[in-house]
Amino acid sequence: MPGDIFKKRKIAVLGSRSVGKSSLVVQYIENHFVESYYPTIENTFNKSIAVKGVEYDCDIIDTAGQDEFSILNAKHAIGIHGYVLVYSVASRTSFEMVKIVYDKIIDFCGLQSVPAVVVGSKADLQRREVSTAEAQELANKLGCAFIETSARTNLNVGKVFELCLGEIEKRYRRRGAPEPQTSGCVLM
Ligand SMILES: Nc1nc2c(ncn2[C@@H]2O[C@H](COP(=O)(O)OP(=O)(O)OP(=O)(O)O)[C@@H](O)[C@H]2O)c(=O)[nH]1
Repeated sequence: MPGDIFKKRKIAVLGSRSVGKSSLVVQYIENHFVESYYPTIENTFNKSIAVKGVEYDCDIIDTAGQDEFSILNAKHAIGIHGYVLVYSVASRTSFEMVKIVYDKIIDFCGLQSVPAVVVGSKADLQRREVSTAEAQELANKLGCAFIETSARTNLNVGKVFELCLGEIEKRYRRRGAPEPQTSGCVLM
């Protein structure tokens, strides 16, 4: 079917401030590492991604960092197919934000789960506050994929988005729905 060859997907990249969301996206889209830190307001990037013979037309939304008090922006819930939830392996606080953000998404969407990847960024840093094992455990608990990356060394950067697309596919195959339109949220 032609619809299976070119699928539109919207992926939101969320997580605490300064964990490396923009660096991850820029490394993926533009193949370079951003050394300096400029807080993001919001940027949307477009990329065609081929996974297992299927071509995806992806909008990747790089968001402003969240904290426990920020209210989830409706734009980051409605019409989003999958989520990339980033923490830094060198920041326990940012790791704790992953669950908080995930819970906000499912509350907002009124769903029990959403397709998502938990991403441990800055894996090149020696100073760690979060082990691989405990992050994997959290991802398992949330029913998400998990990967550690470094935008600096370009470790696993492409895999983040392939995993996210895989999670989206799994979810909708399980539900038996032919093609996801949104993450199931209702605009009220
Ligand atoms: N060592 C190391 N530093 C990184 C890596 N990724 C990002 N950084 C640095 O971390 C800082 C913050 O990176 P950003 O990509 O701007 O972080 P962000 O999450 O988009 O920040 P907000 O826009 O505030 O949400 C920058 O100084 C980056 O150079 C990485 O993989 N390794």
